[in-house]
Amino acid sequence: MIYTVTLNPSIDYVVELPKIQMGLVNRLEKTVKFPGGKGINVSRILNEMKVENTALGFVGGFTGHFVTEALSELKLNIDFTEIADDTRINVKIHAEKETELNAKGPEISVEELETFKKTFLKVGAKDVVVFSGSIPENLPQSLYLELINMITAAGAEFAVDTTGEALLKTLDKHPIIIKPNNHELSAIVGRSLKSDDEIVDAARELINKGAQNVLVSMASDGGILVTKREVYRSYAPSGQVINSVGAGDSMLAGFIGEYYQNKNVETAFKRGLACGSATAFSLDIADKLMIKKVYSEINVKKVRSEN
Ligand SMILES: Nc1ncnc2c1ncn2[C@@H]1O[C@H](COP(=O)(O)OP(=O)(O)O)[C@@H](O)[C@H]1O
Ligand SMILES: O=P(O)(O)OC[C@H]1O[C@](O)(COP(=O)(O)O)[C@@H](O)[C@@H]1O
Repeated sequence: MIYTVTLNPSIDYVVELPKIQMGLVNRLEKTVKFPGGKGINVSRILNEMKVENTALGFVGGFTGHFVTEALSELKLNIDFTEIADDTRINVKIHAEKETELNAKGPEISVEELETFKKTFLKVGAKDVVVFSGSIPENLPQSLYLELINMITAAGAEFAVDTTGEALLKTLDKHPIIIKPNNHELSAIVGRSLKSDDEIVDAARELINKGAQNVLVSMASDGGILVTKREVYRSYAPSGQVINSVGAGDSMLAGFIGEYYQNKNVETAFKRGLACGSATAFSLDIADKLMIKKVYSEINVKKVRSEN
């Protein structure tokens, strides 16, 4: 079983208008709401891939009700912890450029956190847990680490998609995969990364700190996978970008879903790339038909091998 963890889910409220005029009333041409949050998006893609999974996290209030209802309609397995405060609403503006307004999110009480931790007691050997997204401000920033210690003691493995210290703290626990985008990777190593070689060197630093694989996503430039011995490169297929929110989560889901089934990093990379671009080419998170179509257009090249 794969478990996904979304500590701070959201309603992603996508609004479309030709141009934003600051200081004036702006009329929206189109609005649409989706259940959002990084782990939830991972679960949605895993469902499209028919990989058994359960989404864990916190939901509360009328917004939390929307999220659980929408996910139940999509037939997702969920085991969320109910909280008193409202789940956040993140606004995704599609105007001249894509702009995101991500809210801080609800406060979580000590009792709610304790209830949530108990949902991890069922994680066992052979399970994989995907920790995605930011840790809400009022929770200990070491929470991922605490949960990782719990699940690895039970024999499970894990993947992480977060940034900064919260990510760095997990590396010596040997995540199967981490997925920074090129900007996040640059912030982690503290220097600008212009060429593929510079990206590979930076990813290699994180491998040396303990990550098993580093998947660097690069939006329309595709991605680079650095493993202990190999480097793979792929460019993104061209297509009409409709909504790239969730493309990174979809990429991680594709990788982990495939890897969980066959332990092959190259095909996992290819599946990840297909899921990422398929979501960028869709209004919502991609469905299996779009993933299949994009998969046939992905080419992965092994660019380095140290066998
Ligand atoms: N404009 C795009 N065209 C084609 N593929 C894309 C586009 N944006 C994202 N993707 C695909 O999705 C992956 C993840 O997107 P990215 O924006 O890098 O992640 P994140 O959302 O985490 O920043 C990319 O590596 C690429 O494969
Ligand atoms: O937890 P964070 O870092 O605030 O991110 C939450 C947001 O990220 C998303 O999961 C999308 O993430 P990506 O575009 O990076 O894949 C949205 O659904 C959500 O609104």
